Parts: sequence; structure tokens; C-alpha cells
Amino acid sequence: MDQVPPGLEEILDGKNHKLFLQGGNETWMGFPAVKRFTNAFILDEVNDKILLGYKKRGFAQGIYNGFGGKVDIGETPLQAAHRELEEEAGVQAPLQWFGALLFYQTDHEYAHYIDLYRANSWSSEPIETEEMKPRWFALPDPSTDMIQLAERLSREETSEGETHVEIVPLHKMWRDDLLWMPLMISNKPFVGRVDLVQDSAPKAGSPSELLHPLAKWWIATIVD
Ligand SMILES: Nc1nc2c([nH]c(=O)n2[C@H]2C[C@H](O)[C@@H](COP(=O)(O)OP(=O)(O)OP(=O)(O)O)O2)c(=O)[nH]1
Repeated sequence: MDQVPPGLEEILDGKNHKLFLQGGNETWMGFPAVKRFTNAFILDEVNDKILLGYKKRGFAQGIYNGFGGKVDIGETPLQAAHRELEEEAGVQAPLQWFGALLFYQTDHEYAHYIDLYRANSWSSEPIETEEMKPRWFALPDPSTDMIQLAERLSREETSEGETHVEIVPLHKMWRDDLLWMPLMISNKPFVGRVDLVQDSAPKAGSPSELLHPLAKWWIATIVD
């Protein structure tokens, strides 16, 4: 019997789920508050590519991610996702919700509750903005072992900063993204909780430490 982690029952909101994976030996951390965020990915399904942005400043600077940020007061998460995508990449897209992550990092003032969105079409070529430098990457097959791939990329590219690889730069993304990347590629909605130890944004370094910042994780697909 799998046990839904604290904080996820509300997000699941009665939807049926099936455990996809879990790990880590710690107990779930308590967190003082929750703040809502969004993260949006554009997928070019014709050419098997994904649009990611290189974060130029602020929280998690120097990593690649989808586009997003805080949900402002008076906004729905979907409205925030559209706004952030336009602000950070100059793009409009028919975003569809595909998942939610509850994400807590030791000693942070709040847990991130991140609604994840995707779209298969977009209005115009993405542009570089103050916050993000967009770039298209090749998508691996969803059956790929993402941890092995991330380890290989991390061995091949040990320097920090922008990547030289053509494939999705898993070694320079949030570590938990390796766990749910197959679900995003195959468009299976999910919810997950991830607890991380302090200072867990990815850095170049030993591949064997790739998942080290993850203290505990639980990811389940949503079933009809
Ligand atoms: N893919 C992924 N995204 C994550 C993880 N953790 C995490 O905070 N994010 C996303 C949520 C947001 O899109 C982004 C953090 O937002 P941000 O750095 O733009 O926050 P901010 O306070 O600057 O917000 P804003 O000014 O843009 O509104 O990172 C994660 O583990 N995986």
C-alpha cells in the first residue's frame, strides 16, 4: 500500500492515482507554508524537441528549465503560466496542465507547489529575455534511463554554465526532473512530492552524486 505524502492529498483532490516511483530513506519534512508557482514546457512533437530556458539570474540561476514563476494575487495558475511564458520567452501557447509538484528544500520559508503545463504549438520563435535564454533540445525516448543519461552527460561536460549538448541537458536541470521526465515526454499526468537537502540546485560535479540532493521522493500518475 503506498501512502500519499503530506500535502499531496489536497493536490490530488480525490483523483485516482498509481504509484510510479518513490525513494529516499528520510521522513517527510514539515514546512511552514506553501507558495504557488508554475512551470511551462513547449514540445515540438514533429521534430521530437523541447524548449528549455537557461536561467540567467535569481533562484536556480545557471540551470535549464521550463518557463515559470510565482502565481500573483488574483491570478489563476493557468493565467500565471501564460504570463510567465510570455515574459520569459516572448511566446504564447495553448498550455495544458500535466502535473503538479510539491517541492520542499531544507530551511526554506515555504514549499513550492508547482503546476506544470505543456503545449505542442506556439505563437512565434522564442526570444531571449532578461531572465531566460531559450533553446531547443532533442528529446530522448521515454524508455531511456534518465539517470544513466544524466550521468553520462555530467561526465562528458563537467564545466558550469551553458551546455554544449544537443540532447535535453538533464545534468543541468533540477534533479527531480530526471524522475518525471518520462511522464512528461509520454504525456502522462502526475503528481509528486520531492524533499531536497540544502543547496540542491544542480552543479557540475561527480555523476555519482547526481541524485544526492534528493532526500525523499514520491511520484504517482493520475488515472481516470
Ligand atoms: N522543473 C522544475 N521546476 C522547478 C523545480 N523547483 C522549482 O522551484 N521549479 C520552478 C518553479 C518556477 O517555474 C521556477 C522558480 O521560479 P522563479 O525562479 O522564476 O521564481 P521567482 O521568485 O523569480 O518568480 P517570478 O519573479 O518569476 O514570479 O522554478 C523543480 O524541481 N523542477
